[in-house]
Amino acid sequence: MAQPITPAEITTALAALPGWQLERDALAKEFKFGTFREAMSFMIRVAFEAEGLDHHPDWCNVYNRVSIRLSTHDAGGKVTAKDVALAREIERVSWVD
Ligand SMILES: C[C@H](O)[C@H](O)[C@H]1CNC2=NC(N)=NC(=O)C2=N1
Repeated sequence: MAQPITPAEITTALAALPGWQLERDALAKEFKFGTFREAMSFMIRVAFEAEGLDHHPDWCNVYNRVSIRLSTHDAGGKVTAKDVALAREIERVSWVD
């Protein structure tokens, strides 16, 4: 089972993840796109990455905004390396087409 990472490890990871914050025991970021279509396109890309990693976001979409929280349910809702890995993949697919 994945183990929580330390506060220092979270700080180091966040330094390389622009716009992400530690918020109530989760890595969190709100993405804002120009349109609903762009937000949906992003969510589909993230969904495929999440399936590939077998690690899934808690998220919410309102029109052109996508709010994401990443924590590991199997680790008591704490942040693990899996959340950091997913955040990196989300950044990688966060382009607008
Ligand atoms: C069985 C399956 O691997 C687990 O339930 C995975 C799926 N996706 C998950 N996603 C998240 N965010 N946390 C988990 O603990 C988790 N566990």
